[in-house]
Amino acid sequence: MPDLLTVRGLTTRFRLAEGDVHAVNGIDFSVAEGETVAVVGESGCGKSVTALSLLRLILPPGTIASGEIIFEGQDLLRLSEDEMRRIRGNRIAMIFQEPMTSLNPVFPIGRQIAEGLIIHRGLSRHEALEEAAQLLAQVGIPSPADRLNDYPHQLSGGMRQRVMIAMALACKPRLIIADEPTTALDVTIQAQILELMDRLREENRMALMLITHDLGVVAERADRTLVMYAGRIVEEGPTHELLSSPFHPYTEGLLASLPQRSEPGRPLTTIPGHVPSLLEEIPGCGFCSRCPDKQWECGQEQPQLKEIAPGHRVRCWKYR
Ligand SMILES: Nc1ncnc2c1ncn2[C@@H]1O[C@H](COP(=O)(O)OP(=O)(O)OP(=O)(O)O)[C@@H](O)[C@H]1O
Repeated sequence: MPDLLTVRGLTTRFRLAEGDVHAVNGIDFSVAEGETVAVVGESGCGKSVTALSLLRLILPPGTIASGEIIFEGQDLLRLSEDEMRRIRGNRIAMIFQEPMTSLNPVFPIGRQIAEGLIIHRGLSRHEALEEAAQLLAQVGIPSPADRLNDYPHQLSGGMRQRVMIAMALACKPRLIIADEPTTALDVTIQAQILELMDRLREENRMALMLITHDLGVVAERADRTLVMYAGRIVEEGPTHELLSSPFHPYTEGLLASLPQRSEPGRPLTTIPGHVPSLLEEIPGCGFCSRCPDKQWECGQEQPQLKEIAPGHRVRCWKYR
């Protein structure tokens, strides 16, 4: 499949009084048409900043310092704000973790779904509301025509997340970026929502970027997984391979700390140490202070991402 999105050297910083936060440090990756890619890593590793950068939604004091974001053949970083508005919600849609922060509490959900259809697809109000009801049916909301007048607070968390998915689907985007879409939901509902997103992705031939801290259940659904650490991609590969034979010591640590992988009755393993401060540029590998396989070079120089199996790349001095 051809690439839908190609990101090169994306670098995003936040200028704070105490210094620059190097949130995303020159990342390269691509998403093919119709593909599901998971972006995984601990809190603060730069997943959300990456997602927001793709849509140019980074607010001051944040700036995209450099890079290219080629989507459907054009560099999004070179578009005007008007052109970018036509891409957001239309060609690329985003689903956030907590729907209550993205849904407007004072408007009925039908009106909120209809809005994108009116703006981007030029439908009349009546047509847009009819289509909104169809979208609610597609995401499995019962009696959809009656639900159009409901306000967000009248729905359960799982139903609100379905509304967010309906909104994201409204303009038939080519790419959906879902930032921790199921983290706020309980396990059964989480599985239903993931199943639903997968089915809709296939039916609508969209690509999906699934941002998650969960290298287990959520990432398992992706064709490929990118592992981020301290603002860099440290490993990337086909998901089944990355989960069965991880190369980077950080990925190994993440896998060992999954509850479903640890032995029953044994305490859960955690990765010792802390994520480094992103206020200074780290000369060597950002994981080196926590790494069980640390070598001399690790603290001196940044290793490059190196392909060591087809489509499986790792940034680690172990594989020089
Ligand atoms: N508005 C901001 N101002 C300053 N620093 C920020 C801002 N937003 C993010 N950062 C910093 O950028 C880094 C990456 O944050 P990001 O939110 O992308 O992490 P994440 O991997 O998505 O974590 P989480 O899973 O907790 O959302 C963090 O160090 C964070 O403190």
